[in-house]
Amino acid sequence: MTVPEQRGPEPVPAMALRGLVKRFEAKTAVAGVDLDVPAGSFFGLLGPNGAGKTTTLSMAVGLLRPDGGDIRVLGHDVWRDPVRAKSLIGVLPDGARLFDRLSGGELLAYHGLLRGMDPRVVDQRAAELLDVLALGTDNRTLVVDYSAGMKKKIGLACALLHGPRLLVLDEPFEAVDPVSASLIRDILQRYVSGGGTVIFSSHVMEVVERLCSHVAIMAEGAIRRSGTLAEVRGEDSLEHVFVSVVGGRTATGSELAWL
Ligand SMILES: Nc1ncnc2c1ncn2[C@@H]1O[C@H](COP(=O)(O)OP(=O)(O)OP(=O)(O)O)[C@@H](O)[C@H]1O
Repeated sequence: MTVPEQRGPEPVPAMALRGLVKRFEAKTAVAGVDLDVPAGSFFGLLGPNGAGKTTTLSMAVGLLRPDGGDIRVLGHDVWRDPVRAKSLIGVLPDGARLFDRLSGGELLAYHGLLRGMDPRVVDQRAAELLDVLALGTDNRTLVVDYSAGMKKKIGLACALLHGPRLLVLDEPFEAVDPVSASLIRDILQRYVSGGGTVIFSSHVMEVVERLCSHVAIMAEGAIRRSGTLAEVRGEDSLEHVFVSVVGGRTATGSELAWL
């Protein structure tokens, strides 16, 4: 007698996007995106410039209202139940607009209080984050005087402060030096091995190949491929798959002859 396979309930995805659409006048930036980000995954969202990654992630975290579609974070509708959904997410937006006339410590304190956290917990976590991210604990340097990489790191610290279940990061490694990039990778890997989920956009194939369990390739507002890294990559390199999916142009040599 064959014993029927016992299956538990399907785990709820950390993020589920269905039929997501965004238009900017005549331009359709996101043209019906369906995507599941499995809980516990390290998910890389790839795509050429203008593919719609930032627009998709901004809608997914409740920063930009979609024209159509449904977004759920761990089962909670981001636009109908925003308080609950947003309590579960940590966000590093593209070109994070920070209150940059504050020091790093003050900015974290401000974020913590906005999140309704106990001030003592905020102080303790802020000191730890500033220390681990090598942002200095003197509390004198204002964020406006930070370098681009330091701004990325304080943005990440703000995203981590309340202990979210899902981190949504728009190009977290952009403008970050190799030492800081390695530090950020370690922190994110530790976060995922502790049960968290990360989705981030990137143009850097090596980073995505090294870190991600899952990837999606986006082009012209649509998801062209998605799955585990092994499924998407197959026998090829991710870069090859990416170029063949999005279609690259090559310079034949006749262009830019004046150079
Ligand atoms: N506020 C806006 N108004 C008008 N068009 C916009 C706006 N935001 C984005 N777009 C357009 O939508 C498309 C998708 O942009 P988006 O920033 O989402 O792409 P991306 O994949 O994040 O690109 P990149 O890798 O260059 O950051 C682009 O054609 C862009 O010009």
